[in-house]
Amino acid sequence: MSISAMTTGKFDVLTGTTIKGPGFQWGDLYRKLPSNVLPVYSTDGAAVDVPVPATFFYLMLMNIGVYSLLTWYLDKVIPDEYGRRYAPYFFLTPSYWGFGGNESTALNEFIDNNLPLGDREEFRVLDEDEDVAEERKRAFDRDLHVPMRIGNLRKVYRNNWFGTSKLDKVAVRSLCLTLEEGKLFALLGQNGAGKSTTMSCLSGLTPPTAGDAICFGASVTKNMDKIRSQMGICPQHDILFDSLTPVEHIELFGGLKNLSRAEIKKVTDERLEAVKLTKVKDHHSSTFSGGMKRRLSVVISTIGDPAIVFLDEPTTGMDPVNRRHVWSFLEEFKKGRIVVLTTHSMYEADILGDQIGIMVRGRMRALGSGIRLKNKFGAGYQVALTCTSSEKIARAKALVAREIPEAELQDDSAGSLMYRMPNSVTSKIPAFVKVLEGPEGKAIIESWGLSQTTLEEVFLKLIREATD
Ligand SMILES: Nc1ncnc2c1ncn2[C@@H]1O[C@H](COP(=O)(O)OP(=O)(O)OP(=O)(O)O)[C@@H](O)[C@H]1O
Repeated sequence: MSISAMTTGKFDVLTGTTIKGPGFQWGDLYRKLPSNVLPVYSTDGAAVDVPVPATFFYLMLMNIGVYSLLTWYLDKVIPDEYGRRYAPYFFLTPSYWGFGGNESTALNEFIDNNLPLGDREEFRVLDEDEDVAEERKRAFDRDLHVPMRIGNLRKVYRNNWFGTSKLDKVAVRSLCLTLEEGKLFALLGQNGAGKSTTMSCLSGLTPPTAGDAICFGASVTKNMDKIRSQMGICPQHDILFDSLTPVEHIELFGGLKNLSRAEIKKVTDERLEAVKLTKVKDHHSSTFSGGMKRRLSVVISTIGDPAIVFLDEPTTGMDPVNRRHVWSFLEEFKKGRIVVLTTHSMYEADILGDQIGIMVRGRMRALGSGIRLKNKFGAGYQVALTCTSSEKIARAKALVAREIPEAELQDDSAGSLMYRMPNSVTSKIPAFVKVLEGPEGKAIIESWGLSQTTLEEVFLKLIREATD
């Protein structure tokens, strides 16, 4: 008979639910039951000495303790979809209990455990872009001082529990990255590129299959609890309560983060105003449009002034005016913090991102500032010239041929000339502009315009290359 059944059975009897009697009093806890109340006999017919009721209470308390411990342990070792999987011996490791080493020990452990993964077949990346490869080295550079590093992060969604299969989905391949304070990192990619999975692994929502990230000296796979207190998340889907107002949401999440009344009021006054939600601060969120809900989610992610904030497509569904308010807010908010943002808007990435990463099929394909990416992967500059006569057109052609022989004439129709210039001539452009705007240019050219390759063109080019 299990301990549980025995204790509940005896408890039933003793509390008088199965026998008629005066009922069970607290005073009876340590008193033996009179032998005429439910006598108990062994199989050979001898009367059994029933222990005092308190014994059964203690057994039940022990049951609660054992089952609670078992639930806690199994929850760590066999987590659900969004839980973090700990090693079976996790409770023996000092790091789990918040001991065991300072930042440099954690960094050494991170490098020693994750750098060797790069030698394994499934982590090897062929034809890696030089900037991405350089970043891979930086992620494991012991002398570099950065608040966050990601090392050989890999996430595979298994098709079944019993091992690998061809149907497994490798959502993130072998991601290495360093993130700096005061900078916003914009992650770009098509649907299914692995952006949200990366965010989920870094924010502890889902455990990586391999690899790790270290944030302010704490490992994402070993010490997430330490990081969580310094982290804010705006998930892709709003997690709001229909019957709460923005103020109540801030009070709720502020309370969970132990904010004082004054701090909660500050967030309410300043941040709701920054994203233009002050007028509706006392309206239920069920009455909000998609864009308003996103703005509230962005504010919620900043509660408690976290040192690192993950924003998964924060401006989806926002009109251009309100999007700009959020951009201004983030520009200000990123100071002294790490902000990681995913977006489908090239324009947003170009404007907000100090660093931009382009992910294709779980792999980081390109990395750098917007200007760097455009110069490196873009087709260059486009110059459009308008002239009023065929004689002027001929002189304009001669002028361009003299100043920038690399310029390639793409279109010559109806008085306008369209040139494409490679990025290699970037340094010559100021001189070229000077000529166009000087007496020589003015004599022949009616108007002119210069435009650089957009980030969108870069993005499309990288996607095309990866899928060819
Ligand atoms: N829970 C899951 N189980 C199985 N496969 C998943 C799971 N979550 C994501 N995937 C797969 O992993 C890949 C990466 O998905 P992820 O959501 O990270 O992409 P994303 O770049 O964020 O896309 P989007 O821009 O649409 O949000 C996709 O192919 C997706 O189908």
